[in-house]
Amino acid sequence: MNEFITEAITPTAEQLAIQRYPERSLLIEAAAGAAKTTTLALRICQALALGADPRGLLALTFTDTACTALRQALRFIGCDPQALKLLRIETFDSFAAGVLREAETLDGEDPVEHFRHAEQAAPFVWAAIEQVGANPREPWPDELQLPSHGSDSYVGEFLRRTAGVKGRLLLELNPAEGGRDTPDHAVEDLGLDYTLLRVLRRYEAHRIESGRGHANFRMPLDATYDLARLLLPAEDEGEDRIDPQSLPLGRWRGVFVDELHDCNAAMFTILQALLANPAVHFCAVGDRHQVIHQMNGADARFMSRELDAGLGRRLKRLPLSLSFRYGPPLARWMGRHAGKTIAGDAKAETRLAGIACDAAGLASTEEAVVATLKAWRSEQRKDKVYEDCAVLLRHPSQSMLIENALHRERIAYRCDGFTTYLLRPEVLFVRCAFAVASERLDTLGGARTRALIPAALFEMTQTPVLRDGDPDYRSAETFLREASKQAADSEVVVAAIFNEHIMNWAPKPVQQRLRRAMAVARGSSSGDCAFEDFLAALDMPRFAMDAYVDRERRQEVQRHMAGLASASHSHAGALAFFGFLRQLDEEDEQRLAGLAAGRTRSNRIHVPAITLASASHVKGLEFEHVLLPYLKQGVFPDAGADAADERNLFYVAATRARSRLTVMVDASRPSEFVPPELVQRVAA
Ligand SMILES: Nc1ncnc2c1ncn2[C@@H]1O[C@H](COP(=O)(O)OP(=O)(O)OP(=O)(O)O)[C@@H](O)[C@H]1O
Repeated sequence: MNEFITEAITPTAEQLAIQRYPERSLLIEAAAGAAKTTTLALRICQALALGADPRGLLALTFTDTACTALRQALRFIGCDPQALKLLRIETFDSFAAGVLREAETLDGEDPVEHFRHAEQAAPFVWAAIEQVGANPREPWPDELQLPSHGSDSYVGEFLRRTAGVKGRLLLELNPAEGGRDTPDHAVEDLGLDYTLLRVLRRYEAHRIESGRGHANFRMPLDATYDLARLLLPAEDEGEDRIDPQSLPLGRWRGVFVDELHDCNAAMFTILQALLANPAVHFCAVGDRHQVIHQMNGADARFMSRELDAGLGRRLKRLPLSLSFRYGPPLARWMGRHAGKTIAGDAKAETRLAGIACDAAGLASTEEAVVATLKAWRSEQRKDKVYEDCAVLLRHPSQSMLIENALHRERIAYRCDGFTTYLLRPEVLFVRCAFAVASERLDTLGGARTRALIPAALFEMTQTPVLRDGDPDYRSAETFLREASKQAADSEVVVAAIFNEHIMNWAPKPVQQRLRRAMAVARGSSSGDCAFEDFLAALDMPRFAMDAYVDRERRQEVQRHMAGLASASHSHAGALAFFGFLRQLDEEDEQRLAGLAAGRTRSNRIHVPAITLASASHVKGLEFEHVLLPYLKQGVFPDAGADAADERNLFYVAATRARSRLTVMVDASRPSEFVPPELVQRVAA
């Protein structure tokens, strides 16, 4: 018999049993680090060794990072590179978008626009709110509590909450009697407030053309929802919509799912369709303690016996008992944390350290991060790469102070899962305005930074990219693409866009604020000491209100401004700080050129810089040393988030570590997730 043989690891008997299992339906549930992804990769390679056509194999995950981790695991165990190129490894959402694209193109529809930002959907949300408010036939007008236009945070909150409604297929699986929304049905059957339900109905009517089922636009996860709805029985027999039988779902001979714990009802509906033919091979892996997307409807019940019933298959469950990634002390801690038994690999010496921070006499969290990184570097051993180290954050917005501290110490880092605050549009905008006002274009940053400035300027100032009758460009997109290229080549172009487009065509109040701020910057003899006055004259909260719909995002703009001001204090002013950033850009560009596609042992990403990432983003990855800062009660666990999600997220974050886990705990309000005996108080 043909058998796939890997030389990268010595598979255990459990792994071999999974690799060789002769039947078609298999489910593996095991702890973090217990080789689920690696073993799924072994099973895929075994299918190839037995003669499966790679074009008939589909691997689905829920995040791009999980796709990367699976691809890396396949490469690591020695999957044939040609076959690897032909395998489809995708997130559910991008797979669903592809299936719909194919069907919609065949149906003669234009490609659907895919939105990425809440701001793009905002006009449709406000239009829906207006229509709900103005509807003379509304049966329960007294039950409506509509937000006033532009109300802080409404659109962001609406999109967040309705993503869960769609992921759960809440409306489709719980139709109201007689098909009419009532406040009782909303609250009691759906757990939604009536207003949200009514606005969602109108919003969806904007998004989906009535009767035809074709979308006008999609936000992230809408493709999954739209495909799932098509696969459900039609609500209205006469409905003119794509025939589900015509969808290209039957071409797959093998379906593999990593991180099944993130499955929601919409994804499950797609999975059911993919597995409708009992001849299709299926293998899924997951860990119910890693469910962190309950907001989107992720539900561990899809790992339970309901999976068998829903798929009409008897799934064989095989174990993976040993976590290879980390040693017994972390395994014991995480076992207690998650309420299960986890066996750590006795050969893995994972050391745990806890540092109390942010109180009188103690180091700040940022100082502790820097000191830990320096100590780790100084004890660097041949078999441990210093840079294989990650600082994992509960919220991306926590990065700013750490980034500033890393800059001060010249510790190179890369951000994963979010953009460094220094490249966020508001920071680029302020940097550009200040550089132009101070006539210091040399502080605008390196080519990669400059390439991002034109779009940031238009976004922050709400300036129309093209004006009526502008003959030179076909679309705003082509203009911005060209502007970005030219800005990368020359800082003079950046200044020209600022002076000619923004200063002349921004809305009048924006122009006035800009002129006032420019005068403040120019009025100061050194230019530099005016940075905070310059920010005050710009009135950045106003810019944030105009550019963003989400309250958190608006607050973030403010925090970033404070971060810039504070960083410039540790240099000789803002211009000195911006000049320093340019120098870093240049070093970074050299490093990236050298790095190109620098790769990898197992599923670790090797880059000559430490990783700063959001904890949720690194699910599926691993690092030699993991630092978890800001462990404060109310922050992590986040007081405003789902308690089970928070517990699972901490488990995910802590189990990324191989040889060292360092937690930084707030001394006055320590996180409940950290056992007090682990934490040391070290004087600053
Ligand atoms: N037989 C083996 N011997 C030694 N190491 C192994 C073996 N199998 C897998 N590993 C290693 O164990 C580590 C964890 O594996 P993997 O990432 O597949 O776990 P996982 O269960 O998918 O983790 P997570 O749930 O965190 O995503 C990886 O470094 C992998 O290379």
